[in-house]
Amino acid sequence: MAPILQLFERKAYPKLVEDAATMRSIPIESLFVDQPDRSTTYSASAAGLTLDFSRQAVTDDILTHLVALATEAQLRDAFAALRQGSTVNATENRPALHTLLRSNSAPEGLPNEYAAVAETRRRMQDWSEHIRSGRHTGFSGQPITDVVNLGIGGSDLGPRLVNDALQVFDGKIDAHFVANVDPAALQDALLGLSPESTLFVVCSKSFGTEETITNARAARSWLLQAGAEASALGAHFLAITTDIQAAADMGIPEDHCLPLWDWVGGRYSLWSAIGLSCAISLGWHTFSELLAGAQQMDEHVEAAVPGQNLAVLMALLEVWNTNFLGADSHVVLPYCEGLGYLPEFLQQLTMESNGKRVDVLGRELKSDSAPMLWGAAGTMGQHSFHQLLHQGTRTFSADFILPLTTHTGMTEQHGRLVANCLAQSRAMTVGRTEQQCIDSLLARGAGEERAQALATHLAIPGNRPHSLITMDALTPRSLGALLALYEHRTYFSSLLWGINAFDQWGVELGKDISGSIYEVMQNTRPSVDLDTVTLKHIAAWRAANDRAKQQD
Ligand SMILES: O=P(O)(O)OC[C@H]1O[C@](O)(CO)[C@@H](O)[C@@H]1O
Repeated sequence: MAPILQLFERKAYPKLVEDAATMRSIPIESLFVDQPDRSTTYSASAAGLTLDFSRQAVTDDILTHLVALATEAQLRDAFAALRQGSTVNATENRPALHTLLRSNSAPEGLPNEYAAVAETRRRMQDWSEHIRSGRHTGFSGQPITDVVNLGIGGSDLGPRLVNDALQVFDGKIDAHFVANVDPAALQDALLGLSPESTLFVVCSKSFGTEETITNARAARSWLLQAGAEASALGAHFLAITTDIQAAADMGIPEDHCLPLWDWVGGRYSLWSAIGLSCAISLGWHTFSELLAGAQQMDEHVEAAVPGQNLAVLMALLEVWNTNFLGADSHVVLPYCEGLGYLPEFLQQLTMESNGKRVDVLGRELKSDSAPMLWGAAGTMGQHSFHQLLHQGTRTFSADFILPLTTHTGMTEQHGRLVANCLAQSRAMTVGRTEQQCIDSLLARGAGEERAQALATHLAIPGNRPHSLITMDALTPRSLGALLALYEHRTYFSSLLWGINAFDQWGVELGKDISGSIYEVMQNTRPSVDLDTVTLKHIAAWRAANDRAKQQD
């Protein structure tokens, strides 16, 4: 294994600092003068995806230095080690074997893990086909028409995204997703559903997550209130977890529980039985195509040289933009309605993985780790936050994601969508000078004085580094490949920063404090260790609820 180094300790670092200083005075657009075919040369393809990074602020020299960074960090060896089950998650002393979940053969040394994955996949297929055939019935003998996925974070975002993106491929059973502990989330999802034909898939790696367990209990009550006998509730639940006993304690029969393993990180678990709601709603063929697309990307990432390796390139660009060019956020702009949940999915994947302040050795980081990630499906964002992207003072990088065809048959609308995506990419590159604004205003009849006064308001600097990721169509395969690509980008960036992408200790403190506060609210714990602000708001909560009760 390569030694753990932070970015500033890498040999190519000083050279890249110099490169960045030079690049600050060179507009991206000007790079096309000497390299008119950048869009071909600064581009790489695999598994049905093409990454065009010609509008990133990179030159051949910079790429050489970035690739040196990847070579020094031994990214390809590290990827092979990840796939073979090395302990890449040091603080939890675990491997991270999400690639095994979509593999069709056992990596050396992992026959038992592979056998468990293959057996679970078989059971997922059985459940998916059994429920879709109408043979699985609820407490009154009615076939299941709706599945409700109860889970949060990695037990929600991936399945939610995939279900939304691939509905068109065979959404025979409706899937609904409830993550928040806010009762409105469950109530909204259950509106219009019949308890007799609704199945809950409780997804929780730990089976101890407050939101999920609270919602699962509420789902049980909903079924009981609808007349189900307690003994018949098992037919309405499946559970996906590492803790089968905890699921059994909630009354979920053992043969309704599918396993998960501690070597799968929550945010990397879509490919496991956590994807069962999708496999039920979209059908097994669609789900297995998703796995196949991801596996194709795994093969590419393991085999391709750094300069042609999509995940390596994206990690290098992330580090280049964040640590050398000073981007403080990364914007994800899918021009595809079906990818509306992609920014949220990537928020967890990248910010929970790489939002770290110490390296693997526990040393404080000397440079930034993951940028903040945000975004929305185009064109909606154009009518809200793109103003900041074009004229704001913040520095960011972006990924545009564009399927080149639509499944809808509505080619005119889709053509307009494509034109908008390409327009935003072009505007973010070339911008608009003050002189162009003045000329255009004068041509439209404005007086000289008004044209001069408005020019600075209309001018757009452009020069915003971004990539375009295109695919022929959004299919189960291209989606699988896209999500696997971002997973590997995330891992490679973590290696370049010297951090652990697979733990998430920062989320624990809030969970502990919330447990204590809830006990104080329920008067089952003294409030002595709570602060005055918290106590004031607990008192306000109590008073507001007393008033609400009196009004009932
Ligand atoms: O699947 P579980 O154990 O309910 O956890 C849900 C989510 O909670 C987290 O642990 C963060 O709180 C995520 O990493 C995880 O995806």
